[in-house]
Amino acid sequence: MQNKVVFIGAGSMAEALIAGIISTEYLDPEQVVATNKTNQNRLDYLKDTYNISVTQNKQEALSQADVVVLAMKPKDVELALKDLQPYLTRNHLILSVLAGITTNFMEKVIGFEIPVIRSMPNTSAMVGKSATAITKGSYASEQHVEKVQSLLNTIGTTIVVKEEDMHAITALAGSGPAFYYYMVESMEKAAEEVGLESEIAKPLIMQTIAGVVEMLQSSSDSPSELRRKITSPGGTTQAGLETLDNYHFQEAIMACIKNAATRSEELGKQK
Ligand SMILES: NC(=O)C1=CN([C@@H]2O[C@H](COP(=O)(O)OP(=O)(O)OC[C@H]3O[C@@H](n4cnc5c(N)ncnc54)[C@H](O)[C@@H]3O)[C@@H](O)[C@H]2O)C=CC1
Ligand SMILES: O=C(O)[C@@H]1CCC=N1
Repeated sequence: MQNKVVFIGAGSMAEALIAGIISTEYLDPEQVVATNKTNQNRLDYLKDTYNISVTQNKQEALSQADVVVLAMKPKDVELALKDLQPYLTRNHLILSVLAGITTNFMEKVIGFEIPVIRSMPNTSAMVGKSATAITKGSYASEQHVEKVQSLLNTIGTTIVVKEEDMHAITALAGSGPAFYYYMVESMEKAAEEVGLESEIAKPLIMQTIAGVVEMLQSSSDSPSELRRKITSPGGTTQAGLETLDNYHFQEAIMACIKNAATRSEELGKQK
């Protein structure tokens, strides 16, 4: 059980984490505090929705904090850490969700030996289904990792990885949901074009994805074998797949993941 978790940054990712932590009752609402740059309306929304505490006073927030979650954009982290630095101590555990930003960078800006853990969750945390990776900085212990894992297990699964894997993981699992949503958007558009009502298409699309996930989890067949079993020679699936190949679907997906991973590296280097 944590004592108090303070969110520095109160955007979509902070909300997804807060929703998970509160809905699983891992923490009581009074053990969660959120703060942001200036947007009081946003803090009021989080307070009203999750019953958590909110404040613009960072010194007060940190004085009670056990875990400090960094949830601002990567470009804002340096300034944010410099603002927080006077109130940070070695007893704080820093938990970052920022894309691209290394533990080493955060340790350097803070300037003393403070435990830092870098994580990459995704917005499916809202429904307890995040695929979260974590890696520890130079001054974080195994106990710190366990503490963070028990916190992040409230929002889905966690896996401990080497820090150099984080860029690829950010592309695959952090950004990943957006790529699947884009596929669904495209399916919905296509359904409309072929004349299906959205009330009919939507549930079919969702159940199809749910079935695919369950098959991938339970079947010993590889994805390509599962695909082969659907593809009758000269049939509808073959016609669709040939079209995807003509549009270089696989190359597009591979370039998408590589480009997102490269962007994560760039976000780290811009610091
Ligand atoms: N949105 C996503 O799916 C995911 C986002 N992330 C990471 O989460 C972080 C936040 O992303 P979003 O929630 O999407 O962004 P967002 O733009 O929705 O929220 C950013 C928040 O940071 C606050 N902020 C900015 N500067 C600050 C400062 N100096 N002190 C305190 N608060 C400050 C803003 O007021 C805002 O509340 C990013 O670093 C991103 O890389 C990680 C995984 C997934
Ligand atoms: O797009 C981004 O930079 C963030 C990191 C992973 C998901 N969203």
